[in-house]
Amino acid sequence: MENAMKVTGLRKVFNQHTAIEDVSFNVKRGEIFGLLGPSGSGKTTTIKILTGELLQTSGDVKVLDFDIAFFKTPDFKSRIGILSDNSSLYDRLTVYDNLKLFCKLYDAPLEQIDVMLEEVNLKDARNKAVSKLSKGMKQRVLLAKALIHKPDLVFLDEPTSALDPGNIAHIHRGLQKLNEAGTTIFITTHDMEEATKLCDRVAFLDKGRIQELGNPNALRYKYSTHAFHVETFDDKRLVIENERENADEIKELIATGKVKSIQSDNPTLGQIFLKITGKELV
Ligand SMILES: Nc1ncnc2c1ncn2[C@@H]1O[C@H](COP(=O)(O)OP(=O)(O)OP(=O)(O)O)[C@@H](O)[C@H]1O
Repeated sequence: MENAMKVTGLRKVFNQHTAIEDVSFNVKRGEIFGLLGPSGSGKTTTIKILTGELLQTSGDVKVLDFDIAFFKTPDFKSRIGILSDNSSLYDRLTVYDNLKLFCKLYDAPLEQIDVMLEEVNLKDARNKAVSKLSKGMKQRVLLAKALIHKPDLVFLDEPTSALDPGNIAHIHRGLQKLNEAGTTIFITTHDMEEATKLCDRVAFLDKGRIQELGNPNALRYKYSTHAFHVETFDDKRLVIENERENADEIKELIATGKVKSIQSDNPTLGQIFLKITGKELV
């Protein structure tokens, strides 16, 4: 599959402080790629370099076949969408008028506005001034703004951090639909469930370096001890190693009707992150 993004040996130093070091990865076209890491690990710095907001100290970046020298051009800007902590709205204008301005900037048809408001569950707030919206509602307008010109690639920096569970589920469905229609998505999140559910691949970032990279379920298998956790009706919890000689023990438990539940030991992405870095991803 063709690459939407190719990052090689990326490094960014602020004064004396190295924010990211030797970061390399590819994002394939049509993929949902997650960059996961705790606060200060370098996620936003990476996104800012990939979207032309910040210049790297060294390393190579190619996004949608554009070299970094072209990241400020209208052609590049019209092909990408960005939701970041720098994204902003005009407080005194309505939701509709904010999105209208953005449509005009990118020559997107105005019909897209109502389509996007439906996608982010904000139809009823169409004519409200942005100043009257909650934080979560503003976040959803920003998401609509990032997607309204149908970019080939979107960068979403913590898109669901301010949202309630109902709206998170709605936005997840929207992102999956968008991705099925061919949009490549690069997302940063602290939410491991979100990453497991949405991402085709994730990279774990800690102290500015990628510590692990892979498909979420493949990583869960890689870090599994492959043991079975068995819970019995008399409330015993057994851990049985997945060895050939233990098969009879499991068979016996099932045959005698003692098993309440049986689960294979696949750690969550959060547990894997903790194991690799010694840090909780919260
Ligand atoms: N403009 C800047 N000047 C100096 N240091 C910076 C600057 N921007 C980021 N840093 C430092 O670089 C490191 C990485 O920051 P970055 O914002 O990329 O982390 P992050 O993973 O996005 O964190 P968060 O999840 O809190 O947004 C941090 O140590 C931060 O203090």
